[in-house]
Amino acid sequence: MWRRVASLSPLVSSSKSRILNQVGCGLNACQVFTTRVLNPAEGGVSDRRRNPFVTFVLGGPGSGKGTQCTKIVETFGLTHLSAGDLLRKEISSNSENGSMILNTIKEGKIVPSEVTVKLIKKAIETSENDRFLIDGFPRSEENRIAYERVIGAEPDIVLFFDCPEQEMVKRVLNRNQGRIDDNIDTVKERLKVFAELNLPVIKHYSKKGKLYKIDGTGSEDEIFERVRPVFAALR
Ligand SMILES: Nc1ncnc2c1ncn2[C@@H]1O[C@H](COP(=O)(O)OP(=O)(O)OP(=O)(O)O)[C@@H](O)[C@H]1O
Ligand SMILES: Nc1ccn([C@H]2C[C@H](O)[C@@H](COP(=O)(O)O)O2)c(=O)n1
Ligand SMILES: [Mg+2]
Repeated sequence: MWRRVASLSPLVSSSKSRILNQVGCGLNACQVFTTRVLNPAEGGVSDRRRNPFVTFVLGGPGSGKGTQCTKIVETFGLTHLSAGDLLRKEISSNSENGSMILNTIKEGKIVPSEVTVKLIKKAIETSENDRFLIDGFPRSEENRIAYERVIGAEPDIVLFFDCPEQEMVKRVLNRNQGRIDDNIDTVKERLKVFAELNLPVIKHYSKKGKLYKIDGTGSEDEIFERVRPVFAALR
């Protein structure tokens, strides 16, 4: 059973990034919707474990996905699964795909979906939680289709942090966490990949009425105040 939360629709930001203007993404028509999992009358814990509540968290490099996920976890208790972190763990654990993943990340490209979806599936299955933030995934239509095929479900909602390119570049170059892809050449490539491959995914979920577009400018706390009502309404 699905419930519509109509009061949230004004929260969708009306600002447009340069990239979105370029591709003519009609994101302002975003609809906000629903949850099926947080109403105890609608299913027991085991039902929820089999059919978890999934939020995809999207946005360009440095748009603040990881930062906002940390705040959502602290306030609302979802489990944060960062696709990038899962891939970086594969590199450091010397897995058979480690060197391929390392080279792909260095080049600012996208790792084959088969690899990433397998890591996400395992992380979901081994978690005690039934509500997830999947950060930085899907990065392409190929990622999206592979996830939906393997997991057998669509996400419940999708957050998109909309941030100007100049601000994203500034944040990435100041990040200082020793990431191999935090350099100007890789960032330029990641921005290109974002526009070419990730924006179609965002557009797809916008058309399906699943997208919350969040203005990703301002302080971390200001941005979180735009995110908070999305999850508060699902409680
Ligand atoms: N609102 C903000 N204002 C200024 N700096 C910010 C803001 N939000 C995050 N940052 C900083 O910008 C950098 C990038 O943020 P974050 O890692 O959350 O982005 P991301 O979207 O996860 O990027 P990536 O896709 O590269 O993983 C970090 O150093 C973070 O501390
Ligand atoms: N779905 C994904 C997510 C990430 N990657 C690779 C390529 C990214 O540039 C890199 C870092 O990800 P981030 O931490 O910025 O989310 O990881 C990918 O190939 N596919
Ligand atoms: Mg991140």
